[in-house]
Amino acid sequence: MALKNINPTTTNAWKKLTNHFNEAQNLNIKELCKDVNRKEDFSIYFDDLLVDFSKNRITKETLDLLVELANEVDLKDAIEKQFLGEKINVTEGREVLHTALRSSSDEPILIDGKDIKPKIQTALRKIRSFSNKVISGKWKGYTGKQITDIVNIGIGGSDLGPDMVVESLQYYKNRLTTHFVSNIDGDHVSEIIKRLDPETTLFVIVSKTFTTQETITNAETIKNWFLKSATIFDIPKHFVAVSTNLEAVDNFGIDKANVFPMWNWVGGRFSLWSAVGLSISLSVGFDNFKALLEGAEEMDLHFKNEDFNKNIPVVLALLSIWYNNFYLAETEAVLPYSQYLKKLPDYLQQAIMESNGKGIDRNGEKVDYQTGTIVWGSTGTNMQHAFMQLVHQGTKLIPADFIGYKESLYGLTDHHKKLMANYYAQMDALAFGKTKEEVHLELKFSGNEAKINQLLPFKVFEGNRPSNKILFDKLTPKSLGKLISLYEHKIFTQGILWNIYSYDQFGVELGKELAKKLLNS
Ligand SMILES: O=P(O)(O)OC[C@H]1O[C@](O)(CO)[C@@H](O)[C@@H]1O
Repeated sequence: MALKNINPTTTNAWKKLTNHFNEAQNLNIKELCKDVNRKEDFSIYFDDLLVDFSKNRITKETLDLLVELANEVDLKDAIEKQFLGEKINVTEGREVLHTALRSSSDEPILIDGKDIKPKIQTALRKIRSFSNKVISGKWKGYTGKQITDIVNIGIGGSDLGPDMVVESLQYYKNRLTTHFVSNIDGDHVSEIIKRLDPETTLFVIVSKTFTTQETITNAETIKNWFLKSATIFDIPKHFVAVSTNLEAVDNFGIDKANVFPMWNWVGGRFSLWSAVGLSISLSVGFDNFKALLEGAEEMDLHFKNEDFNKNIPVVLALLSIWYNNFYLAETEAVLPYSQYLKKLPDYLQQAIMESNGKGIDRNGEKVDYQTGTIVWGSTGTNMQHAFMQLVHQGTKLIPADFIGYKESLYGLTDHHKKLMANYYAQMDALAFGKTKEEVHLELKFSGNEAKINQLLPFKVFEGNRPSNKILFDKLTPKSLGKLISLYEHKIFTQGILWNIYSYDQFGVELGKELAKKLLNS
């Protein structure tokens, strides 16, 4: 059964939200936060994670109406269909089953009458055994030396996810050095090659289609470089592939035993949980890779089973819709207070914008409301010294997710105290601002009385700028899995509510075609 096809703007809830917005747009976060129960009422605790969304321009009525909207478009039914493996990626005629990759239940998931779980388990065993061999040094290069370097060759979903996770889990890394080559820009691959020894490097070519221009060009360049010192008989010791296109992999010269599976029921940008994550397992070990999957599964179960008003991905999706569709905010920022997460915004840009950057609804009609948000961000505190001026005092409304960790990994408590003081201070500054009266007093007592009239307007902070606090105990493989899964389900929820198809990406094709034509002309 297909997904329901409901234009959200025709629902009763949308009409109520529109009326409610007329009053609610004057809501003031500072006033709202005077309610001593607000924090508790607008917080969700889930194991090692707290999501506090009290600093938003919402009341209980807003949340109720947003939940009503989710119910009216039958989000529950869509969630069930996704987890059951119905072909909800209608435009590509595919299931959307990245959740199956991390499912530990024995419940079968059938595609065309066949359970896919055994295939997933076999792939995981292969990832484990291969990672163990390479990490332990049992796997040898063509001159008998151990592998020291891993190069992931891929782009988009075949690069951003593994690259972001390896960067984020640096603390858990083993002796191997991991590199990522993605850009067709030859300077990228050249810079990486410069650092490599062909005798001790393992190349992981990741491409679902194995036709992507960037990946195949980079892989060919690397193979030619490798063959300057080795022979084609040495390729099996140094090249492995992750793909659905076994024929193309074979044509490239990769040994059948060195091919890891990919499946059409997993979208590229949701594939880091599959063998696409091989470089993750190689970099941090299979146990940590498994823990990442476990964290993601915990969030899957929360998303699947929790009531919408206490459901973290659903609530964050609804808040984003509130700002995107009613306040007409165009962008949202993702601001992790951890240098480890510096690649998260890049990763989320593909996940969110390739999924929900759609202007045609599930009827094939042009939508007459806003869909996918523009996502951007960087790490705190660096970004405080870069773009936060605009977020605090600029003319645009930019809802922001502040991601933080109670504990640091190296235990430098002095640093962490300062980091977290900034984390909380930014959210308070955005929400509560600084009034004319406060600025006035400040200037008076700082000996700048003469300049009060001149400086006052520039020093006022309007405040009333929304943020979500997403706070984990500690950055671990498991908590990272939870965080990524959280955003995946937020994407799904928004796609359902906007009545669009989130799992195709036809918008990237035209540019590819034109580039090919130009090359051949
Ligand atoms: O894994 P492949 O087939 O090389 O594709 C790479 C990327 O290209 C896209 O198809 C389009 O950019 C992405 O969705 C995908 O992640």
